[in-house]
Order: sequence, then C-alpha cells, then structure tokens
Amino acid sequence: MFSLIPAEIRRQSLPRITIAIVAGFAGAICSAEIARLISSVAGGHIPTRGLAIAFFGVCAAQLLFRTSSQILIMDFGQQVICSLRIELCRKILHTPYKKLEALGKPRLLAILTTDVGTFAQAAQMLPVTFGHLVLIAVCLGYMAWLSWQAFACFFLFLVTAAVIYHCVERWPLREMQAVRDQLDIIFRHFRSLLEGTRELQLNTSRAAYFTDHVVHPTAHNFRRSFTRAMLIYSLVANAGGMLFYVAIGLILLVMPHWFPQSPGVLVTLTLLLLFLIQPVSEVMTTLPILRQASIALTRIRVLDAELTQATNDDARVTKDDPFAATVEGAPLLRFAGVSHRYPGLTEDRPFTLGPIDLSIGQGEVIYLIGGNGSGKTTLAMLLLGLYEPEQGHVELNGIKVDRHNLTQYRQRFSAVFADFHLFDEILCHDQAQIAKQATHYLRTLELDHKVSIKGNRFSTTSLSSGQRKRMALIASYLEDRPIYLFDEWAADQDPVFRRVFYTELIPDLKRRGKTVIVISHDDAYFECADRLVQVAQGRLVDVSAEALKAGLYARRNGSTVAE
Ligand SMILES: Nc1ncnc2c1ncn2[C@@H]1O[C@H](COP(=O)(O)OP(=O)(O)OP(=O)(O)O)[C@@H](O)[C@H]1O
Repeated sequence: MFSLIPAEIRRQSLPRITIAIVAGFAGAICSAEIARLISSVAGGHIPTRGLAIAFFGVCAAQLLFRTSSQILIMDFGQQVICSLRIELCRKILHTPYKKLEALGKPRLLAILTTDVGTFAQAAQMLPVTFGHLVLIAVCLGYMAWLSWQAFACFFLFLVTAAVIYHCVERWPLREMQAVRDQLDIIFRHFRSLLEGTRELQLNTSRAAYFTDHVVHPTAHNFRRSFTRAMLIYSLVANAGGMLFYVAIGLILLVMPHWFPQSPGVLVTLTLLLLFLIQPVSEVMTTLPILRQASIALTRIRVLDAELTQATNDDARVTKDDPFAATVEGAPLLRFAGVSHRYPGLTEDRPFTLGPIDLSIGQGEVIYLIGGNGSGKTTLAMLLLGLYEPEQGHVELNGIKVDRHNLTQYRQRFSAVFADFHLFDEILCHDQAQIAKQATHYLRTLELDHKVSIKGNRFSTTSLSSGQRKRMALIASYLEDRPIYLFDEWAADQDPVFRRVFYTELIPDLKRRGKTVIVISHDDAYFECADRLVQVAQGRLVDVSAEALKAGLYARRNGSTVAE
C-alpha cells in the first residue's frame, strides 16, 4: 500500500501519524485505567471524592485522545485516497491511448469506481479498527503486568486462533477473488445495458435474452461466490466470539487451579476480558471488509504498475518547443514508411495500415477518403500522435517525432472525433476570454438560441446529435491549434450546415493559416479539398486517376494525392 502513497504525502504525514499513534495508545491506557478504577471499587476500595474526580477526568481524557487519534488517522486515509484518485487520473492521461484501449474501459471503470470505493470504505473503518487494536494491545500489556500466566494463556489462545483463521480463510479468499472477477464482467454488461437501452427497449425478446442469459448468470455467480465467502467469514467471526468466552473460562475457571490468583487480580482480569469482547468482535467483523480492500488494493497496484510502465515520463510538456526551429524546405507533416498493426489475435486477417509515405504542407486542406474499415481513423490516430508507428517515423517541421517530444507534438492538434466526447465545462484557465469567444462561435454555429455560457459551463449539452457535433466543433475552435482534424464531422449535419462546414468553416480555418485534415464520405464536397488522400485496405492509393474516372476531379486536373 505504501508504494501507492506519494513520497511527499508520506513525509508530510509522518508527524500526524506519530501523534495519532501516541494519542491512540494514550486513549487505550485511559480505557485500561477506567477498567482498573472500576475493578478497584468492585474489589472493595472505598469510593472517595478524589477517586470520582480521577475517574471522570480519565473518561474525558479517553474521549479526547481516542477522538483525536481517530480523526488524524481518518484524515490520513482520506488523503491517501484523494491522492490515489488524482494520481490514477494523471497516469491514465499520460498512458499511451493504445495501452488504454488494450486495458479496456470496463476494467478501468471497475477499478476507478469499485476498487477505489472499496478501499475508501475500508479506510473509513481504519481509525476505529486502529483504536480497537491499540486498546487490545494495551489491555494485553496490562494483563501481562497483572498476571503473566493469564497473559500467556490468552496469548496462546490468540496465536492458535490466528493460525486456524489463516488456514480456514483460504477458501473464502478464493471466493472473494471470484467475486471481484465477476464484477469486471458485470461492469461490461452494464455498459452494454446503458449504451444499448434503446435497442433493447425496442425488442422485448432481445431484452429478455439479455437479462436472462447475459446479466443473470453473472449476477447469480456473483451472489453465489459472495454468499459462500461471507458464510465462512461470519462463521469465523461467530466462532471467534464464542471461543473468546472459552478463553475467559480458561483464564478464570481453569488456570487458577494451577496458578492461583488473588481475588482482586481475578476481578480485574474478568473486567479486562469483558472489556475486550467488543473491540475483538468488531475487529473480527471488519476482517472481510479489510480482505476485500486488500483484493481491491492488489488490483489498483497492478493497474498502477501497468500504467507506470506504459507512462512516457519523458514526454511531459516542457517549456521549450522542440519543433520551433523548422528544417529548411521540410513540409509541416511527413510520414516516412509509417505502419501500424492492430493485434487481431481473434481475427483471421489482422488489419495492418501502411507502410505510408505522406507529406502535408502548412495551410493545406486534406480530405482522407475511403471505404468503411479502410483505415482512415487509424491513419488519423497516427497523425494525431495517439498511436505510435510500429515502423517508420513521423516528422513535424522536419523534426522527427519520438517519445521525448510526442506530447508537444500532440499539442499542435485539435480534433473532433466521430465518437467525440463533449465536456460541459470550458477546460482552461483563461475562462473570461474563452467565454467571450465561445459566445461568438455559438452565434456563428447558430446555437446561441439553445446554449449560453454560465460561468465556465455551457448551459446545456442535452442537444440533438447534430447540435452536439457543432458544440464539439466550438470546443475544438476554442483550442486554437495549428492543425485541425475532423472525423466525419458533417455526417449528421443537415444539408445547409453541411454546406456551411465544407464551403465556409473549413476555408475560414485555411484563411487563418490552419492546416485541416477532414475524414469524409461527402463526395459532393470533395472538390473543396486542396488534396484528396484515399485509403484502401490500409494503403494510400493514387486517387487522382480513380477520382478522375469518377468525375470528381474534373475541375482539379493534375492534383497529387500522396507522395
Ligand atoms: N481497436 C481495434 N482493434 C483491432 N482492430 C481494429 C481496431 N480499430 C479498428 N480496427 C480494424 O482496423 C480497420 C480500420 O479501421 P478504421 O477505424 O481505421 O477504419 P475507417 O476507414 O475509419 O472506417 P469507417 O469509415 O467505417 O470509420 C478495420 O477493419 C477494423 O477491423
């Protein structure tokens, strides 16, 4: 667990943790003192005024020490969880997109929500459990001081119980692991459920099949594993409680036959043992939760290690722009023998893009065209630096893109993906200035009657799909990057806006010196491109001849496609 806590937090928290531990022990000593005072009165000591004052004073001190210890530990636990959440968020953002795709959204979501949540739940119990453990330790110390024989007897009992517990726990632990595995599957199903609600509501027999044959078996397996695991844990907890009485019986009824104790010691021992029942049984009931937390923690650690391994630390943004010095005569972007392969182990013929040689000049408007599944989006991902080439390399301003400058390379681009995500917040610091520009773009894209800017948020993102795409375009405009990429942006726009997009918005970007790459199936507007680049089965083909044949290039004789 400690490897997940940043060194700075560990350093900062050390004094607080030390105080919490000391306060915890002080509170437990107060508890033991309360037991001692009660037993002294029960053992025949005359209750004096001084004794009463001491008793209530110790009660108040116990309250103070225990509460401060619990609050400090609770705060430490929450700080760890807070930093864990932020660190995971950061690491995900620094992990190559390809790796995230391989990890899969359901798995990532299950870890970010359930595992971190389980860990947080255990962290909430940490202060009370810690208090109990300290109390048990102090009471055992007091017991050893009162009678080493009683302590030895009790200690032997505790060790035996711990060994038995360790052996018995193997079985529920296996079930707990199974429970957690089922959770990943449940998350996958629920994702399908939420994204496919409309399809399922339209067809009751498909919906019934989904519920009965997809969700039900997983939910049922989850329930079975969970119940089995909890059965053992509750058996262990109750048997532990019962055995505790056996231990009391041994110490009070059997042990004195061999090691006689004074009546005063016996009374105090009785009180101590009765006093221990509650903390011991509460610690026992937290065991399954702590177990779940440890399984969750293992998952978080595995993910953390995978992300750390994949993270390209060298690629963090530095102040110096490595692409500032342009190599004389170099195009803005150049692909040299770039290829990319999807690991399609389950496919008969895994898709391979490339090798691709392509140059794009500053201020050019390029249309990427081609059939479904030909590789346009894959090429776009390589252009954006979200996929790294397996072979060949990419150059920006004549400078080779590598792991050290990849992040700065990506900062040149703004994209609206076909499956874009619309943030409802303006994600930048200079919000006043950006809000002014956003209001202007809302008017330009005829969304001002629907959406306004409220603080740093768009008033709504509940819009039609075409309107949401326009909002995504505004978010992209606001980034004001030198290179724009639009993946089938116009696909769900009405004819009027489709025309506005191809004949006004893109030329306007070009006029502003931007380079624009458009993935498009709108052959009616192919003539608006400076250049057409066709992708077919992962390769660039000489489109000029093809397009000329189709009559699309009639007015653009002699245009080149790709190098
Ligand atoms: N994550 C992935 N894993 C494995 N194969 C993939 C993945 N994404 C795409 N592919 C494969 O790569 C090929 C090219 O996909 P890509 O999305 O680049 O096509 P596209 O030209 O953009 O298609 P469309 O016009 O339908 O959007 C497809 O045949 C698909 O099977």
